Amino acid sequence: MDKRMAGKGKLLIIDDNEELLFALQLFLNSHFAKIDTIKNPNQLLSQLEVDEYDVYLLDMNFKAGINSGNEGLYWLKRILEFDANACVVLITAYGDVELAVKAMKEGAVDFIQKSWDENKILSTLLSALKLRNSKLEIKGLKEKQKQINHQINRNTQFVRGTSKAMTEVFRTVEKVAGTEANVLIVGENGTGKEVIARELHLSSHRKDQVFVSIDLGSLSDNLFESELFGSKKGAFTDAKEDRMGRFELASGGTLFLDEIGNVPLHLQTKLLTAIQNKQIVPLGGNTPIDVDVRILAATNCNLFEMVSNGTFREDLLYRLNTIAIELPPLRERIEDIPELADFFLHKYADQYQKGECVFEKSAVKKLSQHSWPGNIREFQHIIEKSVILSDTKKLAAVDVLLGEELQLPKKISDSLNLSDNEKFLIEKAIKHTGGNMSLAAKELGINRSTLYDKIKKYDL
Ligand SMILES: Nc1ncnc2c1ncn2[C@@H]1O[C@H](COP(=O)(O)OP(=O)(O)OP(=O)(O)O)[C@@H](O)[C@H]1O
Repeated sequence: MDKRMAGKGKLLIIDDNEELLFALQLFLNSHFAKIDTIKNPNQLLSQLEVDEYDVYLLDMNFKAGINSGNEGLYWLKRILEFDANACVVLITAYGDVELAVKAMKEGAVDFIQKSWDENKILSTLLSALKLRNSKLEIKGLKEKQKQINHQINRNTQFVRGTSKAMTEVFRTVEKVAGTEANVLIVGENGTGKEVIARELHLSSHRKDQVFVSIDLGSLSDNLFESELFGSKKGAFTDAKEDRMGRFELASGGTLFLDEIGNVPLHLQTKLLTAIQNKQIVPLGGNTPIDVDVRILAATNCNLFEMVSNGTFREDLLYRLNTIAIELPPLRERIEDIPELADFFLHKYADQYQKGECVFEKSAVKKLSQHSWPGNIREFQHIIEKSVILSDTKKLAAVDVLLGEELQLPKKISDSLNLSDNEKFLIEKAIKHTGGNMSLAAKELGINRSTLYDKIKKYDL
């Protein structure tokens, strides 16, 4: 007997044979925490209202001489309606295998034929209890996964934007999210391809399942297969145990293949086979495993060009881009910059406990004029840096330090114009102090409010 299980489960026996009920209860008593018995199955539903059981032992035939089993099947159904994870073991007439098979198809976990031996009934009921515990564990894990997913999803806020290009993107997202179509998202680095992939997932029927992302560009040939398809113990030197790959992990949910354009040709074939067959074979294994994943892929490469020069498989491209979504670079959607600036300003002001901060018009103008080669990722970093370094709640252009501005100007202006020189020195002091206005004012020999007046005057 499994000692771990002993005394833990609750058993309900439903049989109209009183003698049998008594004998079973006596014999099984030490193996279950609680055993209840019911003679009349009509009491079953009211009994379920007052207590909860792990295992049920249910007679198929309640009137002597009637062997149709219909009554047993009826009560089996009622129990499973009440608790889909219930483990019901049936007592069938001797030799009635056909009925037993039918009952198992309807959800019973096992059956015992009348005139059993004691060891057989005990081992059957303990196996049912083990199964019940596994079912409850899976139920708990699923619930946990759902909670974790909700938690992750709550933290993924983003800006939709009102630019024409982004409005078009979200129109497509809304149309395709609910379908099972594979989607290819293209755009420069940092344009938000993963953000859109997550949004597609969250708007889909798979939203309570996992979103698994993998950067294919960073995988060596060796790692590619084991990361994607998993590996069996002993498949290679370090494979000390079976390991699940991303396809299997994502099963039921969404798999996001990032940097798809960086996958070498020979590995593209393996990827295509997995996507096409909806099956993977772990490294070192030989049994295919079914996987149910929705594929979203992203790249900054022109895959059509790659197909024409023979570096990307055409059949894989057509598998991936049932729907294509193109994300514009930030410089082509400057209408969205004020909203993005506000979003990140609040985010980082909150994170660094800077209180309620706002951008002055000059700052937004400066942000809108930059070309943002690193797109939203770069934009976000610049705002984070500005929030950290500034010591004002009203950030002006001068508080927004673009990458190149952090270096000191190389030569002093040759101009003798007083204003030009004053502007130059103020800029120099600000850069020199890394944007710390109090320090800059001190270095310039003026007070902070004078410095701010001058910043305004020169539109810095
Ligand atoms: N619309 C948006 N609103 C808010 N933040 C965004 C938005 N789009 C992108 N970001 C942020 O910008 C950063 C880059 O986004 P993301 O990783 O999705 O870009 P990507 O195009 O997938 O980049 P890469 O090509 O380098 O993989 C992330 O930190 C993301 O949170």
